[in-house]
Amino acid sequence: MTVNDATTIPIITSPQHLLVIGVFAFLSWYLCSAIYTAYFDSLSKYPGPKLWATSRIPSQRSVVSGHHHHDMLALHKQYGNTVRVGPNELAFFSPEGFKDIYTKRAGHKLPPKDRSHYPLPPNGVDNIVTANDEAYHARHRRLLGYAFSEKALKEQEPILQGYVDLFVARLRDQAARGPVDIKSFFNFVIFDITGDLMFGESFGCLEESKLHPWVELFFSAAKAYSYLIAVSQFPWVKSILEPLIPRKVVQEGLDHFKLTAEKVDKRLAMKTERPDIISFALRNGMREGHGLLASESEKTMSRAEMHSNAYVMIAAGSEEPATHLSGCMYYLLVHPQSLNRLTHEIRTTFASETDITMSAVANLPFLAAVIEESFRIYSPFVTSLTRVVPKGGDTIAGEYVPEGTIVAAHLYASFHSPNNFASPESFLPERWLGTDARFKNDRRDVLHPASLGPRGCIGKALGYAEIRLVLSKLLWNFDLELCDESRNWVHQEVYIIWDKPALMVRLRDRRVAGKGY
Ligand code: HEM
Repeated sequence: MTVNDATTIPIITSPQHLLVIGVFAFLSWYLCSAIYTAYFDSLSKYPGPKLWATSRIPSQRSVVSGHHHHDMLALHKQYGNTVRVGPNELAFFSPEGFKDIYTKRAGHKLPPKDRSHYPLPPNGVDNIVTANDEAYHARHRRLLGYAFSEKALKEQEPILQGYVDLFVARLRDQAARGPVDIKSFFNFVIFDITGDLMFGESFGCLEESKLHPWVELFFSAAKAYSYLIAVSQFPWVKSILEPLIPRKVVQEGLDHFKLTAEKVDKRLAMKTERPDIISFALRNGMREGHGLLASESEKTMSRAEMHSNAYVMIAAGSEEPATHLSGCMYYLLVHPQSLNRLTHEIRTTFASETDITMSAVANLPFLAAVIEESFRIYSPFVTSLTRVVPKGGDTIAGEYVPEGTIVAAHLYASFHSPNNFASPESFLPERWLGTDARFKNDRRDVLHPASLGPRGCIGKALGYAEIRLVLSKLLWNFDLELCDESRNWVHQEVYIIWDKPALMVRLRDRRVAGKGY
């Protein structure tokens, strides 16, 4: 056959063959780049599954399956303390990883947050959680921080005590009627407290014994949000899929934000001295416009910034303590020895219920140990807080990591790691008492359930105070027993937050049971 032979022309130009050649070329390119990425690029020295190194699909598949926390633990056990979990992503599981990624080290820049995991709220205005600009974040942190000082917390104690007493009263009503979903009551009391501290009025969850629509929407959106973040890891897919999101879902998100903004505006219109978050944050006044005036930039927040902060803080401030309480209660109920020891500590330390104050419950050693162990075994924040290595690269956990790499310490996997804790799958509050030789090699400095450093939790002290008060007053007033249907409660999936089913318990009111106090 000659070059000019007419039969060769249709072979090359037929659409089918062009398609075959195109697909072949694409696959060859993909294969070569996958081999290069997995075996030769700058992260190839890090261990990890080769499939995860070549594409973000396996890791995001794991996220949307709800089992990412288990997968990360399995990868850590197989590959060690630093694992490559994506073409451009490393996961860390050691105390050094936490310290190097999240704290400000002399001579190092603080790695900024990975934007794809921290989308802006619907008004497009950064808040304390999403902000990456250091000065912008520092201003928000300072202004909101007043509300979380020790002094502010003392002033807020009557508000907290009022809701915890209402929580006990509501449980007392329910206890007489049969088993109770205690998880819901933990949500009611914590969301009511945060709502009050933020908006100057509670969500009324305890009053109604049901979730306010705002809170319900928050829980129902968690799964969709988890999918959205997974899709955001593939920007080209995101732009195709975004227009396909049903209008109803988009509208619900907008309504959620609108309701927050309305509640903030209602609180702003109140003339009050109450020690809530808004009073403290706006102690220097508020700007109506969003642009920064030089003279105001250090001292004030705009209305739009307040909307944005309220939107994120209700969720951040409520979900975590409420989830901790549910996990803690479950583990206590399936470990009667620990439950008895804690109950005994509470009932023998205080002479009457009025002695159960915020400062008094901070001094109970076994309660403190139970709280830490619950944070370890059932961390409310489950997965990872992603950051991006700044320009010039950096050393993390002793190894150089190139700039632009996404890095994160994984909470659940680090807290369940046999490298960090003896018997990591067992609930053993004793490990935090510092007296048991079995735990002398535990790496307690890996436990950062509320993160650390300049972006660590601003509300940690408030969260701990809520948890201590709720647990102490609950165990002071009631004997609890787990219902059979909740025996396997802890086997849950994670979609950003734990997908928690009802936690059914039987409550015996100590007053009615004649045990008196
Ligand atoms: C004790 C339970 C709590 C836990 C386990 C917890 C967990 C966390 C974690 C892991 C972060 C880091 C988030 C990130 O890096 O993206 C964080 C930040 C934050 N938390 Fe909490 N949190 C708790 C209680 C609270 C409470 C009660 C509030 C407020 C009412 C709150 C408000 C915030 C805020 C505003 C941030 C952002 C701080 C910043 O970036 O400067 N948290 N929390």
